[in-house]
Amino acid sequence: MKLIILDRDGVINHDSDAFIKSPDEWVPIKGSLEAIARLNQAGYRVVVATNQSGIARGLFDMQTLMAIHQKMHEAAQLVGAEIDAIFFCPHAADDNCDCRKPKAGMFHDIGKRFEVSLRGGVPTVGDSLRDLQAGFIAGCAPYLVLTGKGEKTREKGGLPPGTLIFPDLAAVVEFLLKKPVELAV
Ligand SMILES: O=P(O)(O)OC[C@@H](O)[C@H]1O[C@@H](OP(=O)(O)O)[C@@H](O)[C@@H](O)[C@@H]1O
Ligand SMILES: [Mg+2]
Ligand SMILES: [Zn+2]
Repeated sequence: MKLIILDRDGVINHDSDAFIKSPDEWVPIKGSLEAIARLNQAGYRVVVATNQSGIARGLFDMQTLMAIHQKMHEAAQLVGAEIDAIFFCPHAADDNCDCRKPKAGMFHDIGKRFEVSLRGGVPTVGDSLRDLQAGFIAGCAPYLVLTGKGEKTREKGGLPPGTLIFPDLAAVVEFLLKKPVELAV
């Protein structure tokens, strides 16, 4: 089974320094949902791993986060895309949890849930360094997109070894689906 792990804000939808606090503030990045549909058609299970410290900060509650994700699922369905699962960390940095990226807790949980070893080069796509670090620790192949905070992340540098950089999720998917399939020897 093919699996890909996506960051949410700045990869699937536009991000905001003021957080995405309501369904109205959730706006898909052009082409991102269609890219997820292409992944589905190519046999990928698509899973989201997102930090949502806005919960701990009291900017929005769990019910609102669920409403945001309901909107994301419905918007995906409209273009024939399906997000198989959304893993989120509701904690603040000083909660010292195991799930907040750059820790790899969510990635390990995803690997267990989907019974996939991430060390087989499961791709992970993010716009922040912590997304790529978390995935890299778990064994994923890191892809940086320049949407969201991606440009700033590229400028700051320090990317995990082997990180590939693309303009957006659609470009990552184009690359992944064009890659020659390793022929069985
Ligand atoms: O990109 P993902 O992981 O899907 O979600 C990021 C969001 O939870 C928010 O994460 C915050 O970081 P802090 O949690 O304050 O460090 C800020 O970067 C916000 O701009 C951003 O909207
Ligand atoms: Mg992000
Ligand atoms: Zn957490």
